[in-house]
Amino acid sequence: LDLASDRAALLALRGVVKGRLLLWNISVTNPCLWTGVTCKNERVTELRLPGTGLLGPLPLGIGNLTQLNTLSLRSNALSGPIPADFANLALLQNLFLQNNLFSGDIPGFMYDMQSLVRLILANNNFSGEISPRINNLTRLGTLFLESNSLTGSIPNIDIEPLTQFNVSFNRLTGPVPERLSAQPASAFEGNSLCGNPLQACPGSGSKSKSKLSGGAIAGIVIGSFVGFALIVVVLIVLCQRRSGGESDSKDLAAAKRGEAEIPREKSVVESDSTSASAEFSKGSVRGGGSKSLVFFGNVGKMFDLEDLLRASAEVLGKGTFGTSYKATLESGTAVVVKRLKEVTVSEKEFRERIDEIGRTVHVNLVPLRAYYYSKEERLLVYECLPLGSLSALLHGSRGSARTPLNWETRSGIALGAAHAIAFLHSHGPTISHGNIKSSNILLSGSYEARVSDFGLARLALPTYTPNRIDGYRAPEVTDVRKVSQKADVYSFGVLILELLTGKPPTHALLNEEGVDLPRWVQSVVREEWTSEVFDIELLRYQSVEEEMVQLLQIALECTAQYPDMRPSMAEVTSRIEDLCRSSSRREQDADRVLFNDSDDQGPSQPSSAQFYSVESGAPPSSA
Ligand SMILES: Nc1ncnc2c1ncn2[C@@H]1O[C@H](COP(=O)(O)OP(=O)(O)OP(=O)(O)O)[C@@H](O)[C@H]1O
Repeated sequence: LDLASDRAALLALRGVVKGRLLLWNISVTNPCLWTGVTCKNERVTELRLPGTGLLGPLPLGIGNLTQLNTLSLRSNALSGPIPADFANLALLQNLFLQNNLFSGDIPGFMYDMQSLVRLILANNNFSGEISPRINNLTRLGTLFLESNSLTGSIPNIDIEPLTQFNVSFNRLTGPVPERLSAQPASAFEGNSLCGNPLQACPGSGSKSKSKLSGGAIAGIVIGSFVGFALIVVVLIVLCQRRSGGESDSKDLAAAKRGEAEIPREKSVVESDSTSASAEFSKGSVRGGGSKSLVFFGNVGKMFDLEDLLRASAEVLGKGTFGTSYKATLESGTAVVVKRLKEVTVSEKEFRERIDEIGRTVHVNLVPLRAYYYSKEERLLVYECLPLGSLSALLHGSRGSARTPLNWETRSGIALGAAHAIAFLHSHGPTISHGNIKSSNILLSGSYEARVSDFGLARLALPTYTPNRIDGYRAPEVTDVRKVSQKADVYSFGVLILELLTGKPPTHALLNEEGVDLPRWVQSVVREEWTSEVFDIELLRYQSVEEEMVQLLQIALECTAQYPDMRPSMAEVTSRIEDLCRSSSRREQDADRVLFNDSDDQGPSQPSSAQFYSVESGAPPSSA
């Protein structure tokens, strides 16, 4: 094994988990020059990739980095088990995997990684028990396992150097081992543990186990009865809710059918499908006769109209210009079909404009793959983005849980969207997007922003949906078909405020007085309570607070009342680029300061003040 095999291992990792590793300049042969990689004696010794948007399970290969002493992959979206070849990392002293989605047991081989000094697996989905073999790790100084789903009891840990320990918020049971009783209670809370520093275990302490008195027995009987009655009431309420829910979904299905029936009236072929979207296609597209899908780009014709008609489909949502459907072709490829409701231009003009949209290609724009035009039906076929829209991720949609997005991801999304809009604006002073909002910022598998719906404002008639647009619309805009570049800048500013505050900018949702998001943020900032505006999930990234405030400042300038006061998208993009660069440098530095371990003898303790200020955002207790 040598530097070439280390390079191959890093490339294998990059190929799978992507994220910001895609920014590595791999034309540079020496991997030691890639961001986050440190070498010594021509081998990789440190790999620090905190908060770099890494996604999915880790591939095999990291195990080939046999000289590694520090591996930091914290604050990403990595999932699945710890790969088996980590067993080869015999020199690994620091392993930081916290704030990810890792699952499975703490693998058995980990208890043989005897160089380990700091092991941090906190905030993942690890399950299973902590093996008593943990005592093999005789140099361990830090063991943070909090916020996982670990079960069983805490083994009788007796590791001399161990001073930093936390297993809170797991499913551990039984007594706290003697040796750990000097740890604070907070290190054990959120489990069913007992004994010092927690409450005494039942059965221990003074022998007060006398027979239960008659009163106590009566109390237990009454208590059990009341508890049972409560459960029955809760079940009844839940059942009622459920039947209410069913009627909601029936309403939804009916709404979809209503939507899909419009072309049916005009259709030549009657649909036999129960799927709403299948009706749209069979109903009217065939009525269009010989016309077929027109494809863009050099990807060639990946499917034809018949494939699209055969596809299984679901309604994604009703937008300003029509309804969007996700169609899964028989080949397994998914595309999004947007059915335009009312087109305001002639066929010739429509085709010309769509051609223009199809030719507008940028890594941060959703690619338009194809379109279909007939008198009855206009369909746009887009690439399907796996993670859906930013709006759904930030605010949760249709009951799906809200996804926490870290600072790196949010600032990366802001930068990607800015690039796309600046790119559009660079085509001429009259070219704008016209509909910048979080439901039009879609996300690739590695959380990169892709702006959708470009060009539609000039093609189709919007159906007025005040709540969804108003919050983003610049005050000077009176006709939604004529939105200037400076009005795009305003909408982009609102989008950034939404990313930073986690609040949706629609009047109705924000508050009852009709104060919009920019004005609310301005008023809080004026009162010098700037940090109050940030989304609670961002408060843990205190090392980059300066960059957060800078981004907030840019957003406030973008949302200036007068268009002339707003910066151009080109300027906005370069400022966001600068702050992303400095925040990523800062994260790397923080990682280095906190976890640098230059001596091989044992842990050099970071002060608790340092540790908490960056890792959890919680204030240092007394340090
Ligand atoms: N290419 C795509 N990939 C994945 N999801 C998409 C795609 N395009 C749209 N969607 C999803 O479908 C939903 C409906 O999209 P649509 O563009 O029709 O409406 P909208 O974005 O809410 O409003 P508007 O029409 O004003 O843009 C969006 O919320 C988005 O999550």
